[in-house]
This record gives sequence, C-alpha cells and structure tokens, in this order.
Amino acid sequence: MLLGCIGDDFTGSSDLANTLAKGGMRVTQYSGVPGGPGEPDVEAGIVALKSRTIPPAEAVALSLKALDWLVGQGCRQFLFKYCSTFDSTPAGNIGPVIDALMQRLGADRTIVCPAFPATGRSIYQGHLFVGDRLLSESGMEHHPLTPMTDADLRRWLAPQTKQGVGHVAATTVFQGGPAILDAIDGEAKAGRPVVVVDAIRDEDLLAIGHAARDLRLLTGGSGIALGLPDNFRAENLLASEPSAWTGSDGPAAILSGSCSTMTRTQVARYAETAPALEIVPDKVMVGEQSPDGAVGWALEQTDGVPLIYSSADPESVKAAQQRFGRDQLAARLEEFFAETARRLCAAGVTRLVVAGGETSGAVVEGLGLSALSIGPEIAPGVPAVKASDRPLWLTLKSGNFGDADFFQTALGVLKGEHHDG
Ligand SMILES: Nc1ncnc2c1ncn2[C@@H]1O[C@H](COP(=O)(O)OP(=O)(O)OP(=O)(O)O)[C@@H](O)[C@H]1O
Ligand SMILES: O=C(O)[C@@H](O)C(=O)CO
Repeated sequence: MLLGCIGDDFTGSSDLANTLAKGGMRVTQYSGVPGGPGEPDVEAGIVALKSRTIPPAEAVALSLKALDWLVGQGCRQFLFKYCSTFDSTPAGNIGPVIDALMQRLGADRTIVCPAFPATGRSIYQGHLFVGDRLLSESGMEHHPLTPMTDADLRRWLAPQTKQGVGHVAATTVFQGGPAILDAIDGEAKAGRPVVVVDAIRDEDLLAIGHAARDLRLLTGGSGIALGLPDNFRAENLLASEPSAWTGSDGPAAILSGSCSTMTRTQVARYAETAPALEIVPDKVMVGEQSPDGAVGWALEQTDGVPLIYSSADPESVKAAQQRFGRDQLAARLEEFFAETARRLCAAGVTRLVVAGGETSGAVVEGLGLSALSIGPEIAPGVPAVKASDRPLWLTLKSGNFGDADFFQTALGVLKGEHHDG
C-alpha cells in the first residue's frame, strides 16, 4: 500500500476512492479499521470512519488507530479526507485530528484544501465558496450538526488546532509547484504549519498535488488527491492495469435517509415513474412502519426498482426532531435502513443505491461489509462500489451530489451499463 487515507465519513471516503481510482490507482475502501492486513495489490487504502460529528477525543483516537494500521501496511504518504464543505465546529473534529496525525507522523507541515471544483467548492483568499456563494451563505450555515457560519477557513480552523494556521494564496498557486512549495515552507518556518491552500480549478489541485509529492500528510476534500496518482506513477510504483470491475443486473433497491436538497429532488424525480415508499418518523417510532413491512412492500413491486425513503423537507425534519429528539430519531431511522438493507439482501437483492452519509454508514456497517472495491464514476464524487466478500454492488451518495436523475443512472451503472458522466 502506497497511500494511506482516513475518511471522516463513508460517502466522503467513496468520493476520495473515486478520485484515486479514476487516477489509475488500485483502491480499496475499508469500513472502519480492519482487523487484519489488507490485500497485497491495494495501492491506496481508505479507512472510512464515522468520525465527523462524534466527540473530538473519540475522533482522534479512531483516526490514530486507522493511521497506525495504514503505517503497518507500508504506506509512505497519508491523506485525511473531510467534507468539501469543511463540516466541523470550533471544537473539531478537523483540527484535533490534523494535530494528532501530524504529531504521530512527525510531520512539521500539512496542507488544508477542501476544494472540489467539479461540485462547485472552491477556495479563494482562504475563503470557501459553494458555487458563487460564500460557504456561510450557501445553506451550510443551517446544517443541523455542523453549521458553517464563517467561510474564512483560517478563522474557522484556528480554534480547532493548537498550531498556527497559514495560507497560500491563489496568485502563488497559479505560479505552480516550486512557488507553492516555497510558500508552504515559508508558512511552516513562520510558525504556521497548518496551511490553507487556495484552489479554484482542477489544474490548481493538480499543481498542489504534484507539489505535495514529499509531504507526509495532506488533508482536504477528494480534490486534493487529484495529482497524487501521477506522483506514484512517475516513480513506476503503480500497476499498469487498474483492477477490473464488472457490474451486476440482479434485483435492486434504493434506500434514502438523506434530507439534503439534491436528494429530495432525486427522490421526487424517481417517484414520478417508479414505486416509492415513504418512511414517516411518527410511524417508525410507534412501530407502525417496520423494516419487515418495508421489505415486504419492496418485494411485491414488479413495475420498477423500489425506493424506500425517509427524505423530508427541513420543516418536517425539525418538527420530528422536536417530537422525538434529534439523536434518538436519527439512530432509529439509521437502524431502520440498516435492518431493511439486511433483509433486502437476505431476500436476494444484489444492487443497492444508498443516499446520505450517515445512512450509508449505517447500511454498510449493518451489512457487515468490511471492504469495498471501486468501480466507475456515476456522478462527480460518487463511484459504483462492490463488496469484496459477496455479490453485492452498491453506491453511497453524499446528500448534495448527483443530478436529478441520479437514482436511475446509478441503477444502470451498477448493472454495468456505460455512463458518460
Ligand atoms: N424524515 C426525517 N426526519 C428526521 N430525521 C431524518 C429523517 N430522515 C432521515 N433522517 C436522519 O437524518 C440524517 C440524514 O443524514 P445523512 O448523512 O444520511 O444524509 P445527508 O446529511 O443528506 O448526507 P451527507 O452527510 O452525505 O451530506 C440521518 O441520521 C437520518 O436518519
Ligand atoms: O467532500 C464532500 O463533499 C463529500 O465527499 C462528503 O464528504 C460529503 O459527506
């Protein structure tokens, strides 16, 4: 294993896996820290954690455990993947995890770069934008767990880390690798070793990635990995053929616990022409709706792939959270989807489309999938994946990724149909 990655959620990890696989690396995504060694032909290993919103001390402990495992696999470079909208609070978990990883690796500098231009996330003068809006005016300021009320990444990160936060501006990034390296060096020497680097376009990320060839630790969104496969290829370290991937046209189902705007559009579009069952918090909480009932309904559908969704608008979500408690409700719904997935697979389903980071984590853990191999891209940031130990093809979609027809497209790609992005 050459590149060792730690992802703070499951969909984000598959986003990173997608970038590295597209770059020609053999990638495996692990669910949590594996108990034994990885397969010998893996070039980039990604340990997916559910550590984005857990208490900082727990996130640090889990991330260090993942790092130790990756070091044990022989990795020479490490990447900490967080969300391209920098989801965190003044307490963490991005800063504390960066500090701990740097300390354990003896790294005296690192890059902070959540840019992902293909999905509209860019960094200019240290500020993160979503499309043409500052992060703090993009809707992310209302996020239920990590409200992002300041787009200045330097200011947002400062209380999270014990180290100085530096900055490399776009004008320097545009000058290319040597200028970027010099600037990072200058920041580190000035006592600001955690360096936010501007990136607006993929070519900026490529230049940063190439410049980071000898950096022990990088941190960012999936975009920061764009240039890394070239570095390993230049040293003849990559297999000439990426591993083969084939789809399956077995029975399928779609599960959506994501309430993000894009997922709700996707649910509405899909439900226009295919069978869809809404899961309602009030009914779940009193046992009126159960995984058993939902799976029974799904297996009866003969006119299209069934969609089971709890996706709802922000007002309904808020009202349900007030009635049942945010965490209790989330836990019940996540367990609902995990159990539904277990029963669907037991009944013969081999293709699963899952929407939502937390929901995906619950489903993958609930199914006990220890490792995923990475297939073709369905939409920017969303690959098709396959369980390594059984005939199960999946996709794990982040809330705001994909276009309105994502579910239909995903079912096709999991089947092995070619799709042109
Ligand atoms: N109708 C609902 N009312 C309240 N909570 C819900 C409802 N439906 C789902 N949830 C919960 O909301 C959370 C949605 O988070 P999830 O990470 O799955 O989606 P997301 O936030 O859109 O995705 P991402 O993190 O990838 O952007 C889950 O914990 C889920 O159980
Ligand atoms: O970086 C992103 O935006 C995604 O991979 C993600 O982490 C969403 O949860």
